[in-house]
Amino acid sequence: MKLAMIGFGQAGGKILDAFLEHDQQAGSNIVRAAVAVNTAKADLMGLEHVPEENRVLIGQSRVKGHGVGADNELGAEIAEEDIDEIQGSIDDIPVHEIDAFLIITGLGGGTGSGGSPVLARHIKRIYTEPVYGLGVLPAGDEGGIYTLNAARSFQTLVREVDNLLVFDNDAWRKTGESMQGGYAQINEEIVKRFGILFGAGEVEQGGEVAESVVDSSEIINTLAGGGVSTVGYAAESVADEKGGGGILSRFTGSNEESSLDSANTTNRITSLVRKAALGRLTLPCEIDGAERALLVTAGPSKFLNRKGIERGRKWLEEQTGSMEVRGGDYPVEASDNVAAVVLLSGVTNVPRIKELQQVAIEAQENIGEIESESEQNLQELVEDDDDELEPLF
Ligand SMILES: Nc1nc2c(ncn2[C@@H]2O[C@H](COP(=O)(O)OP(=O)(O)OP(=O)(O)O)[C@@H](O)[C@H]2O)c(=O)[nH]1
Repeated sequence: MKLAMIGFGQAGGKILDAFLEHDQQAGSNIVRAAVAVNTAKADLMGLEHVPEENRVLIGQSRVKGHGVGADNELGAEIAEEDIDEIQGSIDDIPVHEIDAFLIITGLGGGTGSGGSPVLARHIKRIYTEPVYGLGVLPAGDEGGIYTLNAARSFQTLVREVDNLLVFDNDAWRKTGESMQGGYAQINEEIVKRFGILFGAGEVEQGGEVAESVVDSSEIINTLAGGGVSTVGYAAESVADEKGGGGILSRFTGSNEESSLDSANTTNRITSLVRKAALGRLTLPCEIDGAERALLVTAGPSKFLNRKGIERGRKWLEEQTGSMEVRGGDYPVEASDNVAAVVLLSGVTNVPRIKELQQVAIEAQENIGEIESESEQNLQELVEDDDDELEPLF
């Protein structure tokens, strides 16, 4: 699937950068165009893979290139005011060559959190291609203001995009790691999952595997209908089996041997599908009730088989209660792994979002109380008790 990716804010830019690196390394060719938008000049300069001409600094007259300091209302205002500058960069995208837009952003900050819904609305008004969001939730320990920003941005962005794919930093953070090192690793996890998902729709159809290969329309149809999505992933190394047994048994092996191989392949896939769906999702949630799902099995084609996918698909139907579960292959001959990626779209039973909203409401009330008290407190501090002093003017 060919995407025009727009990284908004610092997290958005860094994840976009990681996508570009992955695309080059894996040769997956999913990023047809990459644009980074930010109010902070230093963040844009820190990017390594986004072409310089595709880095758009907005809000210069308001914040002088220094970012909006987690004020997402200001982030939204600046995006409105400078939408033409962002559009200038989108104008260079060969939109007829892309399948969809993907706006990537951290929901807890200011620039991307506020700006992304504005940009999504704008792009949807102009283009007919679907506009997806990839929104990152802040970790719980980042504090009230980040949680409040994320809760408000989440609410707005879901409404503006065709589907919001969510990644929850809280579920992925490791204790005792530096933020930067931690993010680099987290970003790799993000790119691995979404790279397989979107890369799956990019495989040329043809040859033996043609009918079982995932097509980009299957990804689009799974995401159609809107709402919130989450992704699961599980992989197993097949490096040891790659060179030897498999191929050998194909030429020399008896029927018994090859049917055993096929049974192994099927079992491996079904167990990977279970692990992917029941393990750590990008947004932890109950999978029961997901409206649509897509299963992608990736790896060297001799380790993929139709039976495995069919079984995995049926199991997903039972678990989600959805009749709209698609499935297919993503053959990657050079890989040493077999992986299953499960996209669950239209999930609604997400306790994490309810918790986030609760903390956000408390933070909002707390901020309101402090604001209303602060004027009085300042007055009490500045004025002398018996009003004996006079200000200069
Ligand atoms: N996964 C991931 N999350 C990040 C990364 N950097 C920041 N975040 C998250 O994104 C949230 C938003 O931060 P930024 O993207 O820095 O904010 P911004 O949009 O640049 O806005 P301002 O800095 O307020 O102008 C943070 O609360 C973190 O949760 C990253 O590299 N990866």
